[in-house]
Amino acid sequence: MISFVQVGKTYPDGTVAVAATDLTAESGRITVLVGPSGSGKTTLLRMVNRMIDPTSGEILIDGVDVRSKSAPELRRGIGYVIQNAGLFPHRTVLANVMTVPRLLGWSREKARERAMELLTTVGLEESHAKRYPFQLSGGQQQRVGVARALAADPPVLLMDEPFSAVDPVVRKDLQTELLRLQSELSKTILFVTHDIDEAIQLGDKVAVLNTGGLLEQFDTPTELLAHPKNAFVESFLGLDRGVRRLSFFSSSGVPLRPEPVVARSAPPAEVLARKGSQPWLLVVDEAHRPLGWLPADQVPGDGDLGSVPVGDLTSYGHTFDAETDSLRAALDSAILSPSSRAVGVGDDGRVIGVASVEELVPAIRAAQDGSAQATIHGNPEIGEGGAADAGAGVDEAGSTSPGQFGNPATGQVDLPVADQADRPETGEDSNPETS
Ligand SMILES: Nc1ncnc2c1ncn2[C@@H]1O[C@H](COP(=O)(O)OP(=O)(O)OP(=O)(O)O)[C@@H](O)[C@H]1O
Repeated sequence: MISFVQVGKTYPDGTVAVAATDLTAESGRITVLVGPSGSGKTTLLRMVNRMIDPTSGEILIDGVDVRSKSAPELRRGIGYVIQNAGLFPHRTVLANVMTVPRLLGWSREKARERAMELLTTVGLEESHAKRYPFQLSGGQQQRVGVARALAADPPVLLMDEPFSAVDPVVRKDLQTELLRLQSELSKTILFVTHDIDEAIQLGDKVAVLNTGGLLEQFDTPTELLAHPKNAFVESFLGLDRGVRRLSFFSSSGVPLRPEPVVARSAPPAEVLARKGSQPWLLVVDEAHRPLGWLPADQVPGDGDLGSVPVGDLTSYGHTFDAETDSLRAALDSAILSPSSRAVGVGDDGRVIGVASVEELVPAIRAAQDGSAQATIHGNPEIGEGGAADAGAGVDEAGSTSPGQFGNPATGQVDLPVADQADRPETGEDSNPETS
């Protein structure tokens, strides 16, 4: 658990970046700091690993003041990922990931083995190991950055806008990948972004900050979307918060009707019977996969759907997985369909049934009025004494857990080049690692 207690930072030029922030990031959870530019997010993050020292208050990791340890010792338990990955340009991917374990005195074999394992974990191929950073895409570099931060298995990860420099599609992939990794690793992650969508997607809890590190609201994404505390938070969340909140609710409660679903090869009598009771028929193939919609008035008089070219059927937009997708996906499926009906499928792609926009309304209401439980997207609500308390502890952060930048052999720290360049010009060099 990372606790900020009345933490303040006034830079030497008098800028009050953070006035007096109180905040607790639960162990084993992702806590996102989000807010407009200049709200003190990066300053707060860097005070955790003592790249910046607070001018007032204290920061505790599992109850221990970060200032009670030397910066190198502290950083043994803290991984750090920044925008543009901050990789050593002149070292291969493998060497980049091996850097910290090697600094910590691991044998070459052990460090190599760990690095190769991590590259696979973050979704890279073995062949990437020999490349240099410039031979990778931005998204791949970012994955290497995550692998490097995880190399020494620190219990705490600080991530400062790690995915901002990549395009939206890659960004989405990296976000999904981070959630997958986190479900396996349960790190205590403090994640900075200025993007509220990213905050909502990733955060178990989200801290919305205003100028001076002022904490406007600290809540789960669903609470934030349902009950913004003030006009600042509401405007920061944007106009579609109601719809976005549906992302956290399962579509499994959506009633799916099989009646409008008919096989292209179905007996004409059956087709004609369905036509009588449904304004739209969803035509499926032999494997029960959707082909397209057909308005009832365009069903051939003899009921032979085989005579209707598949190309003449109206597109169904997209389907939703009735077991794993969200209510938002179901609603989107209905909205995008010319028939205003969502097509629900199983994990094998077979159509289970369809639901009109109107038929989705009760499930949407239940989500909005609180009678349905938010269950999906890796963001279960954090309850008191719940799973959040089961995360990494002091022992995990102890001396056997090697860190990202420290070199216990020398007491010196070998910061990645980009991390040093990324330093504020503030006279923060009183920190031991830069003196
Ligand atoms: N080295 C510094 N010297 C003086 N002021 C600084 C320094 N670093 C940051 N600041 C100021 O402190 C405030 C908070 O900066 P910080 O970088 O923490 O904000 P942020 O929320 O991370 O912003 P962004 O989203 O733009 O990265 C800003 O007003 C910034 O100009």
